[in-house]
Amino acid sequence: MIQLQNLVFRYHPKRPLFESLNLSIQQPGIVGLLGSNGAGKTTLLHLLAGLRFPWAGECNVLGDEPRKRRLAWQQQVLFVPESIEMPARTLQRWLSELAPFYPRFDQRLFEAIVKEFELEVVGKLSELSFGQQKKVMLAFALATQVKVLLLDEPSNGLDVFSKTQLRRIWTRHLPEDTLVVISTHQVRELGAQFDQVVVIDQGKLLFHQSTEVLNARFCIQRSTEMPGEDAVYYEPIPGGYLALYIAEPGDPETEIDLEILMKAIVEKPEIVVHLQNDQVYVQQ
Ligand SMILES: Nc1ncnc2c1ncn2[C@@H]1O[C@H](COP(=O)(O)OP(=O)(O)OP(=O)(O)O)[C@@H](O)[C@H]1O
Repeated sequence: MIQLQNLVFRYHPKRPLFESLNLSIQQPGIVGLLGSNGAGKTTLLHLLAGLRFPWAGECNVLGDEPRKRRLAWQQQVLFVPESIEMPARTLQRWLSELAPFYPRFDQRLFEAIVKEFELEVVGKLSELSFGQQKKVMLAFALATQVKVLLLDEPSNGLDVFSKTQLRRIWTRHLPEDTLVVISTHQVRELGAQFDQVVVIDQGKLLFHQSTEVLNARFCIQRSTEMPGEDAVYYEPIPGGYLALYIAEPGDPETEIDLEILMKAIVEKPEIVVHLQNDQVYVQQ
């Protein structure tokens, strides 16, 4: 569904952001796109959406080059930016203009999601709060049922209740054949929903793995004692330490803490974690 090969992208000729980025995502589901500030997550979503063009290399989404922005392709790929500014139109008018562009748009699904968000839309969309506008946009994005949905920080601006609602909505209403790529720093809030995790840093793909493998191969432990050398990474928390370990055969499976995993991968470059053929190699 997404294929990047030796992708090169620069904002400035002398400052490459992506020098040779490779990434292949061939299954639908929810992919968490993670990385530090400035790692290039938004830029990558723009490239996938055809809003920016590669300098070199291959960028392929749904079998086509995004930069061509063919009409039939645009009807299947939707990018939702972090900041939304809705127009001064009523919901009905806005929907009547936009929804017909998306062949699989489901009005009943849109209404069901708006209801689950406990959203009452009266007056012009531009008069809604930022969080309310974002909910309308997310409801619309899901109701289009496009094949590839690119969401930049979807939960930013949502209150704690709405974030819970969003997680429930995804679980209930995401079409089985849709790939959702979510760029986010909210890994503790959204991480449990990811089927795959992609971490980029300094223009490179650091990590791409399914959460199923991560849960099986790593474990997280809290302790009052400082973790020993067998910890891949640890950090102090109130009352002790939180540490990431390679799971031993027979260890009970735990749900991986993606925030710790990401810190381990990004903040300690001397630790390189490879997951190949379901084996974990840690180089210290
Ligand atoms: N329009 C632009 N012109 C020049 N440089 C840019 C532009 N947009 C982004 N950059 C640079 O590209 C790099 C990646 O930016 P990007 O917004 O893609 O990162 P990000 O991972 O989404 O960051 P954050 O987590 O802070 O949102 C940064 O160094 C940024 O300064």
